[in-house]
Amino acid sequence: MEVLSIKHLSKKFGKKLKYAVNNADLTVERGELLALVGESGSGKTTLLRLVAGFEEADKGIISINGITVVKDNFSMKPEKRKIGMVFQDYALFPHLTVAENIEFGLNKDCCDDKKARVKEILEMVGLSGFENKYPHILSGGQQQRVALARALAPKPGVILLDEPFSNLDAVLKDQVREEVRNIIKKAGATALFVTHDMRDALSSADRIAILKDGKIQQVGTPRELYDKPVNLYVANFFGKINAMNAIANKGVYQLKSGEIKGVNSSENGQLLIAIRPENVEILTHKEENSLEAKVLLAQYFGDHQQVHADIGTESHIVIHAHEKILFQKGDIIYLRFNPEKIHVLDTCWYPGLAK
Ligand SMILES: Nc1ncnc2c1ncn2[C@@H]1O[C@H](COP(=O)(O)OP(=O)(O)OP(=O)(O)O)[C@@H](O)[C@H]1O
Repeated sequence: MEVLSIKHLSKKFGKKLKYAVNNADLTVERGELLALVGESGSGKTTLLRLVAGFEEADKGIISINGITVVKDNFSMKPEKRKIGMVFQDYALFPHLTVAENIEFGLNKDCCDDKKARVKEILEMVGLSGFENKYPHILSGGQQQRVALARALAPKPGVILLDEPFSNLDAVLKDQVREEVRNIIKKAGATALFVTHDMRDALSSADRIAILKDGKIQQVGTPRELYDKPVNLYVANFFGKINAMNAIANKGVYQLKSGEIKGVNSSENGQLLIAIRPENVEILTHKEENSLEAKVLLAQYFGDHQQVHADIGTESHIVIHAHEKILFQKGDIIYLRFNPEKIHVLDTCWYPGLAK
């Protein structure tokens, strides 16, 4: 069942020509953790702020737990929306203890016994015994958990997290991502979080919505977005991908330099196809369904080699190879593309290739 529903939501700032959020449709299901990702300026924060009620929409409908909070000229006040908010810098009150920070937002609507609720939520976030401590003596990860506890304590319909992991160093980040996800799941909360880091989204979210120029490009599970991106913007956001113009005929792709087999596809004609580096195999001898290539650059990274090879297409192919042989510039190799992993992309975001 959907907890957050966004329909045809648009927002333009002042006299700007471009929309910050452009006709966005999105739903977040009960208990789901959905990440909003996209390059800088793509509209993630604006979308989150529209849901929170910190910005007014030009158009569209937002409902939370079946209650319309934005429609036409109506915009419910942020404090009435039953939303929990975790800010990027946590925004804890420095002069209040951990318990007082959490108790601050509680009222009779959520819990008769505020003290009991604080105790319960501190247990949930693993901070029992920290009641009387002040925020400045806590680590970044602990402050994050207090902020999360404060947001969850009033049992909000949905919690919104703005770049929740950006203030943490790399080592702590891996641990905190896992903790935050577990706490939200344990609380049975529904959450929407903004991040510019694809690792945050891939590792923590149940589903991801990716934005460009205020428009939602694709919504899906981390796997779907990584394996089946609809266009090159989505594909590139989640790592390197090789894109090539091809003429397709019943699952065979004709490239400039030869042909490769895909799975039998219904899409024929001029297409943009793409494959991730780990789905291209390097062979040292010509075999069926392989293309000759020349190594342009080979870099050793311990767990894999990154090989750039020329197969006569518009751009070179990048391969992540795990073979024991170390390749060198000038080597002649043969590439086999995993047919299952070749995708057809929408061409709209790749002006350099097929139109
Ligand atoms: N208060 C504002 N006034 C004018 N323009 C704004 C305002 N807030 C955002 N914008 C514009 O709206 C667009 C979307 O910005 P937004 O901050 O939502 O993007 P973002 O994806 O969150 O970016 P970042 O990752 O850099 O925070 C940008 O063009 C930005 O300049």
